[in-house]
Amino acid sequence: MTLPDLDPAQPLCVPAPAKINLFLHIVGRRPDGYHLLQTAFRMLDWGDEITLQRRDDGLILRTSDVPGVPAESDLVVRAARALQAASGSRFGADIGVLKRIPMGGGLGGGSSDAASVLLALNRLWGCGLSRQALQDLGLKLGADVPFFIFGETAFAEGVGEALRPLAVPPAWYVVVAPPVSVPTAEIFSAKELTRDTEILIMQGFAAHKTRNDMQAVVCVKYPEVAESLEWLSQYGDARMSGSGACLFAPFDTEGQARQVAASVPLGWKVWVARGLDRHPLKDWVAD
Ligand SMILES: C[C@](O)(CO)[C@H](O)COP(=O)(O)OP(=O)(O)OC[C@H]1O[C@@H](n2ccc(N)nc2=O)[C@H](O)[C@@H]1O
Ligand SMILES: Nc1ncnc2c1ncn2[C@@H]1O[C@H](COP(=O)(O)OP(=O)(O)OP(=O)(O)O)[C@@H](O)[C@H]1O
Repeated sequence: MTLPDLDPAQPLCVPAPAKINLFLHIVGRRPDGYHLLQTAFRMLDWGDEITLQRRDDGLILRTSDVPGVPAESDLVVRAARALQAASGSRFGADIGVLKRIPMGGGLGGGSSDAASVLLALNRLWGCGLSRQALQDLGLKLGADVPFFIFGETAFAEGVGEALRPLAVPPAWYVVVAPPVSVPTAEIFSAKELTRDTEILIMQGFAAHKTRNDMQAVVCVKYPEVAESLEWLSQYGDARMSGSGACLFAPFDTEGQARQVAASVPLGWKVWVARGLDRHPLKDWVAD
């Protein structure tokens, strides 16, 4: 597929979709303490937006304010610097981030922002890194980054970097954010977390026999999550995404999903989104 050239003089606006983990099993632990997972990642047609403008002076600047995230630790800035170092590019970029995905929500916002920056700058700077090279670079920034660069619904193993395409039926999702943020590291380090779920065979696994192994731990530590889960479970098969705090439930039609979302209790954020089979920037990089 040939893509039209980008005009480097113009700002480029790209999406950074949210993800949900349809299930998440913890099956072991690496010697460095990182957990071995089996999970199914699915993107949503809703998320953040990143604006990029190429610079000729090599500087990487964040042009928008992200409350609680200083520019130097923002994954968009770190992703751009990592690509600069790996490719030797002399270019820089102004990077704006429109955050919609709640932080510490288990929806992979920071990882998706980083992946979109890698995919877009690889093209805007003409670096020519392959998909696998970008995935390897992304893994150093966060465990969920390789999935977004892989760019389609995936069965993932390892720490989330060993990815295979997974076919899942179309669905609309209600996503609820309780008024709390859950730090991923705190849940992975919890004593009560089980780390010995039996390994699944990807072919023909039964979705109803899966779960999110972090959900019970998060529900005890954060009663707001338990309360939101109980509320959403009245209407569908509700589950937590990633390390929380967000919950989701699938529905066949947009109408059903919107009806549920309309009755969400005051103070909780809610979104309706469709499962997205391909990342909008998937074709921006060659395999
Ligand atoms: C929960 C998931 O979102 C599932 O998709 C991911 O596994 C977490 O991905 P993430 O937020 O990108 O996490 P990272 O920023 O890479 O790691 C945050 C912290 O969680 C712990 N961590 C993370 C991933 C993993 N497989 N095992 C871990 O023990 C590590 O202490 C790490 O310092
Ligand atoms: N661009 C960014 N967007 C969001 N968070 C960022 C960004 N850059 C750095 N961070 C930091 O990363 C942390 C995790 O953010 P993120 O939204 O990816 O987590 P999460 O939703 O819990 O994801 P996960 O599904 O990986 O658990 C934030 O609390 C924040 O401190």
